[in-house]
Amino acid sequence: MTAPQQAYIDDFDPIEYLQTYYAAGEGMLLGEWTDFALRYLHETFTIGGVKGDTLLDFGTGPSIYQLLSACEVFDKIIVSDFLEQNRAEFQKWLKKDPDAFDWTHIIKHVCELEGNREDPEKKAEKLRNKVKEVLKCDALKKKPYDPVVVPPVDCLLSCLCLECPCKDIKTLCEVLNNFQSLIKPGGHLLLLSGLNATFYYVGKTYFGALTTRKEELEMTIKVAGYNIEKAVYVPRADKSRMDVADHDTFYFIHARKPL
Ligand SMILES: C[S@@+](CC[C@H](N)C(=O)[O-])C[C@H]1O[C@@H](n2cnc3c(N)ncnc32)[C@H](O)[C@@H]1O
Repeated sequence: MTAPQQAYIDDFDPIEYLQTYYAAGEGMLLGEWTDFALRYLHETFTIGGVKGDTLLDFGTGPSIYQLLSACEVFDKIIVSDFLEQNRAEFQKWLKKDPDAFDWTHIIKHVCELEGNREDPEKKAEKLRNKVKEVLKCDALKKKPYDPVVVPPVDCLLSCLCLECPCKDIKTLCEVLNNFQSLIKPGGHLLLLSGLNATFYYVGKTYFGALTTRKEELEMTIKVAGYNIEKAVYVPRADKSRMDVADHDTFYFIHARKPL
């Protein structure tokens, strides 16, 4: 176990994470990031035509926002994270624990994107019913779910995750290459995160981040064996909280494993 990974185990507090980044009215990822991620995920799973039997979310953390559109078009969702405390926090939401984080503001946002066909409570129930497994994963293992065997999925999604465990671009390439065995031929890889980051804070705890740059990132995805279908980059406009997390651009990449 590398020191940064041990720091995750010891110091990553899911409640502080949710409070800092997603709390209604104050979370620093509300607005620019959530607008961006929710919009492109909504489009991907509607007009983009991405759908199927199973979606695997890699590095879910304690978060649910990234799954709200997916639950409309996949029969089964598998969520996964490196940390026990994150999986436990996700389970709290799944089991409607009264102490679970309140995602209502985000759920409402996705309902609006979907034309308010459904009320937020029904939407949350739909997602809960689609989440069939909450697994441990480790990006730095050749088989990230070992000893659990996950049959290849139609779509692997990962948000704000891979810059955390990967110390350099070579490691990111290996991780993406290892993901090939988790995806069906022709299946989808959706990566959403920030460019040019070096760190982010959870409460007072500092976590380093791999600095990804546009050209290098796209090259890495290609070298790892995928075809890029779509890549969107949006500069971060609000720079007021660069001391909390210093990414300067948001990215969405839709790639496919060749047939
Ligand atoms: C910034 S959080 C993102 C969480 C969530 N996807 C989101 O968008 O809010 C980074 C996540 O990476 C996870 N992580 C750290 N090291 C990892 C590893 N070796 N394998 C898989 N996930 C890891 C952390 O546990 C944490 O949940």
